[in-house]
Amino acid sequence: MKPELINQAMTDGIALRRQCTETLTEVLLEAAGAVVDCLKSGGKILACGNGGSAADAQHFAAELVNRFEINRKGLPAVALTHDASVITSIANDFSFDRVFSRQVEALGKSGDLLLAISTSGTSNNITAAADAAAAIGMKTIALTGRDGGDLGRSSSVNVHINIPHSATPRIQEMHITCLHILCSLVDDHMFGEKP
Ligand SMILES: O=C(CO)[C@@H](O)[C@H](O)[C@H](O)[C@H](O)COP(=O)(O)O
Ligand SMILES: [Zn+2]
Repeated sequence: MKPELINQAMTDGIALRRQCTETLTEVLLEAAGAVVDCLKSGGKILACGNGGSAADAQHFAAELVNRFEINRKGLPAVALTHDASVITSIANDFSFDRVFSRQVEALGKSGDLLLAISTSGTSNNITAAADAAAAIGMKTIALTGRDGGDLGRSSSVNVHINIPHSATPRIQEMHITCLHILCSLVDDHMFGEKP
């Protein structure tokens, strides 16, 4: 085993976190504003991603539906990643590219918000979900890595949070940090002490 791999993961992560501390403030505020606007007007959040990003979509939905750091009412959010029957039937009957877009069409309504997570920005099922959301009047927040890929360039995306790094695990680590920051901003704005 190579102990230098530990040091490399830690130091790369620290450097990326420092870089993002300098660059992501405005876009995180914009994303939190979009979540608050959606929830305050009676909308819900739909979230999707593949692999580790599927876990991130579920993690974010759980924090909204149940709680983050304070006790407050449950907020409406659904991860589109966990129903094996729905996912396998769509993939089997149509294609894997439609596993999320089909659910957006079925569950989404105008005023809802899609959280679309892809470290490469090139996963077809994620770009298709954003396109399906736009077609029914939903906004999309995209969390990407690398150069943002097709998802980052998509006109269906309203707020684009990009982590400009080439390593998927480092990107994912910043994605979950961004999602925790979004929870914190939303909870504080909607349920924090008012002056
Ligand atoms: O968690 C990891 C790697 O850290 C993997 O499971 C990773 O999420 C999968 O390869 C995904 O399919 C990658 O998709 P994407 O982020 O490029 O959209
Ligand atoms: Zn991972």
